[in-house]
Order: sequence, then C-alpha cells, then structure tokens
Amino acid sequence: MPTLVLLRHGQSAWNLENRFTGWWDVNLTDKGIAEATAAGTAMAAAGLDFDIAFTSVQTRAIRTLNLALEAMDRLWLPVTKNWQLNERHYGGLTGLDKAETAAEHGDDQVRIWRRSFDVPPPPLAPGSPYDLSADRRYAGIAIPAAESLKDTIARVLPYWEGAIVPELRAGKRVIVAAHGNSLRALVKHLSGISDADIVSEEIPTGRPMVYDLADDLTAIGRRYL
Ligand SMILES: O=C(O)[C@H](O)COP(=O)(O)O
Repeated sequence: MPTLVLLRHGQSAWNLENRFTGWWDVNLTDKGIAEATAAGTAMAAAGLDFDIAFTSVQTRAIRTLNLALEAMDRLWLPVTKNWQLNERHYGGLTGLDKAETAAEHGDDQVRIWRRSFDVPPPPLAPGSPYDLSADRRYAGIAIPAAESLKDTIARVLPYWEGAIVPELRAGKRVIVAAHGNSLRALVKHLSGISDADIVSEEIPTGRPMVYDLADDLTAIGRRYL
C-alpha cells in the first residue's frame, strides 16, 4: 500500500500573532519547533518511514520537515523543494491582523477570503513591503497578486501529478510538508471534497495526516496521528 503523509508546518510567528501570511516567509515559534519535532517522533512511533520528501520554498515548512526528519533520524533523505507547494498568496491581506480585518470588513467577508473555494483576497498593492518580485527564489516565476483556493489548486495539482505521483507509483514512501491551504488543495483533490464542503476543512499545525491509498492511488481514508 503506498505511503503518503501530509504535514502542515508547526506554529509560525504570524500564526501566533494572528496575521495573514501567505507567501511571506516567517519562521517557526518555539511551539512550532516543538510541534514539528513531536510530529517526527509520532511518525517514528507509528512505524512510518519515508524514501523521499517534498516541501515548499518557505522556511516554516522546510524547517518543520527537517525537524520531523531529524526526530526520525532521517535528515539524509532526499528533499525536493518547489514553490508550487507554497501557501496560497494572501495578496493585499498579507501582514494584516486577522481579527482587525474581521472588525473592519466583517466576519463573513473574512471567512470568504480565508475559506471560500474561488474568491481571492484583494490583490497585493503596487509597492507593498510584501512584494516578493525581487526575491531570487522566485526568479522566473509569475508571482500571483493573490490566490483563491481554486488558484492554489491550479498550481498544486500539476506538481502533485508531475512530481509526487510518479514517486508514489514507483513505490516510494512520501512525506509532503506544506501549508494550510496548499494542503487543503491536495486534500480536496485526493478525498474528492466538493467546492462547498472544502469551506469547512481545517488543517492543524504540526499534525501528520496519514493517507490510506489503494495501489492506484485512490484515497481510501485519512487520519491524523
Ligand atoms: O497564510 C496564513 O495566514 C496561514 O498560513 C493560513 O491562514 P488561514 O487559516 O487564514 O488560511
């Protein structure tokens, strides 16, 4: 049976501060570090092992993966990093306080921005301090001005099909360390969740999600460790 584990990064500095983060690169908090290490310990205790790992180009996911693999004595595993596993781009909301934004625009609007299938947040304003176009990790990439979940799916799924599925088909045991919404994109696809029902899918920080996959990679079920 193919092995696939999805792991959202541990608590980040802006998770703690309740700020919209998206593509902005923030680090883990001490709690996030502990969550990542505990995730690795739990995976090892559950008898899980991996042959290859995938993550985004964002520090919080990369460090979470490294800490989890370190706890499993597997820091030597091959790791592939790709921007297509990044968090969804929060556009003009990047850096804002989530509660203050809800007080200004209303809870319903903020829920739509955060959880709807196809409504993107407002675009990043020109000249924003959160503009990443000069960041060389994104050289040659058309950085979006904002992304809905639908937009996120449109760049996560080609990566899933093109880079991750071939490894699973070759019998490799795979861990993907990524983000709340890039993983919602993947879970929506794998578990066949409707556009309406994906609104209530929440993925907690630092908890390994183990997929039960049939040999043809059809999802039979999923559970958190
Ligand atoms: O980008 C962020 O702010 C978080 O990683 C996820 O935020 P959300 O819970 O608003 O989707």
